[in-house]
Amino acid sequence: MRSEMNYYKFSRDEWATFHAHNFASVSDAELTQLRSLNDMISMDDVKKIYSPLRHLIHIRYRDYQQDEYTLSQFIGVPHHPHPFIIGIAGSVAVGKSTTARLLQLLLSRAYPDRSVQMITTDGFLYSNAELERRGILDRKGFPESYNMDLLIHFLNNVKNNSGVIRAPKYSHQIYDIVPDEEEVLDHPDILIVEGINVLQLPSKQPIYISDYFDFSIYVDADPALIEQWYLERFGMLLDTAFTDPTNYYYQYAIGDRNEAFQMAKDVWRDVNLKNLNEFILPTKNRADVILHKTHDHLIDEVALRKFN
Ligand SMILES: Nc1ncnc2c1ncn2[C@@H]1O[C@H](COP(=O)(O)OP(=O)(O)O)[C@@H](O)[C@H]1O
Ligand SMILES: CC(C)(COP(=O)(O)O)[C@@H](O)C(=O)NCCC(=O)O
Repeated sequence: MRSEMNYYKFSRDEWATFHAHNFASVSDAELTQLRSLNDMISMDDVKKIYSPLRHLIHIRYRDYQQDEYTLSQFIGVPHHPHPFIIGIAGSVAVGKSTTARLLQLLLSRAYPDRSVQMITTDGFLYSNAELERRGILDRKGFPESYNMDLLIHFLNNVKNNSGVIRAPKYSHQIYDIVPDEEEVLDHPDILIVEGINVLQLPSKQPIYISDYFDFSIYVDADPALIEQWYLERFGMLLDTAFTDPTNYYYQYAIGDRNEAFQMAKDVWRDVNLKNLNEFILPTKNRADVILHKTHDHLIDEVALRKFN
């Protein structure tokens, strides 16, 4: 273990030893289910990294519920639990949504009588039409491209158990907000929120979105690797767009493949890498846990925040 400023840093093998004696590690049945979620996910990562991570979240969730109970006793009101919210931050294409889906599944299995739901902040991007109206279509993903007021109100409603809660829906396939469709949350006990901006501190609002998070994770990797994953995902989006003229990638899918990849490389360099360096990486040291990935998405180091 290395101790650095406000983080303990553990190698993959050190972290893997933090499995619990009183908390089930990931079972074979779960592994089978996870394989069908994304057959690229390393099952060794699930056992060595995600099993201890689930245990840590279990400890934090238990403490959170206890703290809420203690506070309600102190102010003399009945205890109504509020959802436990987990934020997952990191670059475009680093694997946030894959991590979020993996955790959702693992936590659902750990708490069969609780509702574990997930949402991405992509839905809080302004629509392409609105980005164009504001003259910032080439700034998609940057702080000003999100409706942060709406995101804060949404999180506030979730935290305060405001019933069925709706949010706009984003689609990578149409590269825009989907008209007439919504994401619906229905009384989650645990909510996972993933997005590039979840640990950002917007300058105008009196409340930070991170104020609503009870546990946070930053997924980290060398930008050269993330570019490779971005391009691989771009290739997959092209492969599925051939037959669908409504797909944003259709025009690239039926055109010259080399030119399409050149365009994607330019977008990575001019938009997503810039956003990573200027606005996403500076939020890394706010996370409770930093998962560092290397080749093939394998997690080689885990950093754990020392102080809350
Ligand atoms: N653990 C993993 N193992 C294998 N491939 C992964 C893993 N995590 C992400 N990927 C792949 O990397 C790409 C980016 O992942 P994604 O979850 O879409 O990233 P993000 O939500 O951060 O944009 C996708 O093609 C995804 O399938
Ligand atoms: C919608 C996004 C901001 C969010 O990215 P995600 O974390 O879902 O990969 C991103 O995928 C994006 O569209 N960026 C703008 C530049 C581009 O890649 O086209």
